[in-house]
Amino acid sequence: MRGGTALSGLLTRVHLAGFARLLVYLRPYWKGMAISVSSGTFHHLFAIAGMALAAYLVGLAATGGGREQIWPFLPVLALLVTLRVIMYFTDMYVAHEVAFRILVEFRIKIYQAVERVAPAYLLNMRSGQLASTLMADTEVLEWFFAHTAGSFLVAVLVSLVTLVMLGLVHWLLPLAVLPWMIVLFSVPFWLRIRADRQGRDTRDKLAEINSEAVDGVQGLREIISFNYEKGFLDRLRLYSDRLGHSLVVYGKRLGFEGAMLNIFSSLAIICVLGLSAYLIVNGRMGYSWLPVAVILSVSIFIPILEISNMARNFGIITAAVDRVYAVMETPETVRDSAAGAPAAVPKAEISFGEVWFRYRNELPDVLKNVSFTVGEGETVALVGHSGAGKTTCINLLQRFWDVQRGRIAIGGIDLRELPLEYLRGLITVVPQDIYLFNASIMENIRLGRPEATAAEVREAARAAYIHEFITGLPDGYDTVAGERGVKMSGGQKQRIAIARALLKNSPILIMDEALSSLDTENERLLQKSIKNLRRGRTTIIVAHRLSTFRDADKLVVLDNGEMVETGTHAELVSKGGYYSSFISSQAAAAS
Ligand SMILES: Nc1ncnc2c1ncn2[C@@H]1O[C@H](COP(=O)(O)OP(=O)(O)OP(=O)(O)O)[C@@H](O)[C@H]1O
Repeated sequence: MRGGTALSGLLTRVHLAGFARLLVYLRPYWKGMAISVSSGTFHHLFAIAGMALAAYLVGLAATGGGREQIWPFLPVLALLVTLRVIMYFTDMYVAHEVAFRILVEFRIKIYQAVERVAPAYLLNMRSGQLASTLMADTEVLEWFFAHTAGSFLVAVLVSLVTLVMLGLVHWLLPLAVLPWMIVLFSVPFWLRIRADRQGRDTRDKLAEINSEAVDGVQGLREIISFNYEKGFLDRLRLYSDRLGHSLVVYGKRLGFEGAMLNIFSSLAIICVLGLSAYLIVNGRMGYSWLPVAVILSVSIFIPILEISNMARNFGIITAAVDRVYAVMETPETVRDSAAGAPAAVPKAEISFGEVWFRYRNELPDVLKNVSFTVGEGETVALVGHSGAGKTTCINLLQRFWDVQRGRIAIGGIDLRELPLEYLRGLITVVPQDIYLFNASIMENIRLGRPEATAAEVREAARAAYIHEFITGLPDGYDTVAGERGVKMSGGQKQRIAIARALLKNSPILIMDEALSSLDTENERLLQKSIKNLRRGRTTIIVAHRLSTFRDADKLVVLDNGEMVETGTHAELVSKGGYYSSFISSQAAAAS
């Protein structure tokens, strides 16, 4: 029992801490919140006053009151209804406006958090889960900001004022209602531990099914070509069933809570009716006040039921808050602790010195004592079988992770001593999979340097041998690229990426060579554009093609995380060691 109490206490603290963190976001919007809470309170109070007045008039008519007694109240009734409508509109408008402004801030904060921890974090999280946090969980927070935070205060104020109004009818009546109010208010809190668990469970299951759906869309091509539709649908069905089960459990508890709330509020109204009857029989209350007492006692419970309904959803809200904060509070993979940019731009010379690296402590080393240098303006190709550690080298050069031992330096300066933004400004990456945004081709290339003029963008496109292709499109540079835009071949996309890189004009270039081969014309144009891009830059290429090996000034051959050989293609072939058998095996595999 004591354990249960301690657990419940702990959960309450966690709960409150979660909500307190959310309330901080309301602070800048306190004026909007104040307007929303007062209009919400008056909206309810005008409604209750209108109903009480109508009930009083019915009571008056039933006990023989004449027209001349009733008529004067009708304009008051009309005024109350009009005021109620105005207040309702103000409340809805302001509460939603505040909620959406906060949500925009939240989404931006989550994106910034993701950017801060990317890509290490993204590699460990399914994109559907992230989408779920970004969209669905943030949407749940809208519920909190627009319908919970202010409404809670409104409901408390309205029930208290209505209780006072009931007391004005007869001072004994509030006593018949108060105990039930307390019981009713506490129902969702008794069931809260279960609500929390179930809320978390439904959100997790929802995130799971979102991940599956995103997987299904992203991997649609593979699903179709491998005839995996049935298998995939079975998986989707399994996850849907799991979500369904979780929702049924959640629904059962909601139903149980709802039933309890209705029973208690009905009992309270019966008590008021009984007490009123007793007071009327004893001549201590006028008969015409009976309908007013009933209406007021019903009205007290409307906001309390609203609060209870909100509290029933606290489980889902807390789960969403937890997930949003989990993203926002994920620690950075690397610390940007450099004091400032170096006084002079470092020489574009890269050195790996006795580098040891593993992705996580519990995993094996993927780079073991790797040392090599890339001189200024030189091109070095990283060569090796899949999993040898080539991509890891370029990830470390961009400082997505930090090395565990040894050092990587640019111009003799350890990467950890350079501010991250400065470091990433020194380096341009041309990846294997080029992502084009749903924007014009002009904007897609301009990503390389946002302030570039249209003439500079065209110049870069010319040097990347993609200008003619672009001008041949119906809308030229204004043609929309990306998912919803014009379809481009792999080679064309790569040349767009090269134009981007040319525009960025950084001294160091990292290229992850595409594995797929292109048709002769595309390949020729690509090689020419790469030549333009490499000119004068220090380049590291994750290389897969013999032509690239031959062209490079130096090869760094990796095997299972170790550097086994280094030298030019010709030197290594004549040596007849690891590299020469590597290229023979590549050639054999290709033929
Ligand atoms: N994010 C990660 N977390 C854990 N291990 C990883 C991660 N990324 C890569 N590895 C592991 O590190 C090793 C080196 O991988 P890396 O991607 O650097 O090889 P690679 O030579 O670039 O291979 P490929 O040519 O197939 O891209 C592999 O064993 C791989 O499984």
